Amino acid sequence: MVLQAIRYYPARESSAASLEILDQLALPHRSVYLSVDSCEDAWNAIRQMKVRGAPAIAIVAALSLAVELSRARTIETKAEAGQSAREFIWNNLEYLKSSRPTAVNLADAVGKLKAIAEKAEKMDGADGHAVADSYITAAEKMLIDDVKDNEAIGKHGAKWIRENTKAGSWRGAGEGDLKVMTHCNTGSLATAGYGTALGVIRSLHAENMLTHTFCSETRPYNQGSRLTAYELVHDKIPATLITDSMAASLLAREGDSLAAIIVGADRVAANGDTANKIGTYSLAVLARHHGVKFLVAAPRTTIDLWTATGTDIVIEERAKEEITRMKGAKVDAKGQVLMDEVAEVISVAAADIDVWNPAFDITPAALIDGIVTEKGVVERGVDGSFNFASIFESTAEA
Ligand SMILES: CSC[C@H]1O[C@H](OP(=O)(O)O)[C@H](O)[C@@H]1O
Repeated sequence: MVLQAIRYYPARESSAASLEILDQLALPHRSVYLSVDSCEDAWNAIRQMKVRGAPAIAIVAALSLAVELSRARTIETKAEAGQSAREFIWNNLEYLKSSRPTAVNLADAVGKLKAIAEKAEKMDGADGHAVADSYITAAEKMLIDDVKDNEAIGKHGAKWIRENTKAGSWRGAGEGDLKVMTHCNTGSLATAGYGTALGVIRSLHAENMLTHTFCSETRPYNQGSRLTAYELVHDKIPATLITDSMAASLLAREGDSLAAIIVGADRVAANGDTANKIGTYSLAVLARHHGVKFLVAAPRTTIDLWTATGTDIVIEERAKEEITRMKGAKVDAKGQVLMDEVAEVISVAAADIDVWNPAFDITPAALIDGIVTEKGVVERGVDGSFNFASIFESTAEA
């Protein structure tokens, strides 16, 4: 069974489109799908991180509006003016964009979908249905394209690691010793499927090159221990979980056999500075110190050519309770996890302590060896920054 964070059912003759998301707050203990019937449902699910991961939140936002439009389509008898439909689409997209600020994929999707609705409105004789249909087709394509892009990212990343890392001990399929580390969750759960950094790891594993993966817990939200560990176990990829504070010791111990640290991204600035889950920057510093390659894997929709450097990226700050409290499943007297028990929230900090909880940090481009995209790997230039011209056919695509 393939893990699926997003389930979308296009409209049929007799029914409107519908959308479900796997509630990532309930994982790994319970697999519960929640239906997303409106833009408001999507906004809340994204803000509460029931769905998360830069590509996944963009796709859920886009599809939630497709669902609303599809439902409106089936109940309306009279086509509205194209302008009203376009305005409805634009207003809802702006609302959805406000759910989380750092991941650029959402803003990128909003910009592209607004342009599509505007173009449809300007077509001769376009009514509200035509504008809505253009929007729905484009939103559905985003879901399909994301999986294809991730598979390409996986292949490019695996090839680069094989050819450019000190996994020199790798001698052929199944014969080498190639270990990697990743941070946070960038897999099927963070995307439409397959994953970005975890897609590279999947690809290494599929090619029988990977001997081991280390994943960090990614405090405070534990997407590493709850989600990445879940995906690695699910896909039978050999893996070990460590706490975030163990990374330096891991690199001291495994430095020579660790081929690369591979992470995802929420926004890559034009010079290559990268916003990703808090703790990524520390790993990049460690990787440089230990001579381990540091890779960022992300689709081109995560590259924000309009943001010059990392200092211009808005970093989301989240509720203090994510640090002062923890949530988990109950265990019985024998230590067995009670899968169906409602998760318990417990306090793990002194009451009233001040808290700083940035969800992301910025890794300077100078610490990144390569950015793996669906169009290939862009390597850092001699000036310490990245030039993405080769992976964008024209500026209109950026
Ligand atoms: C391929 S997902 C990229 C990125 O999204 C995650 O953030 P969050 O879980 O807060 O939505 C994390 O930083 C991943 O690396």
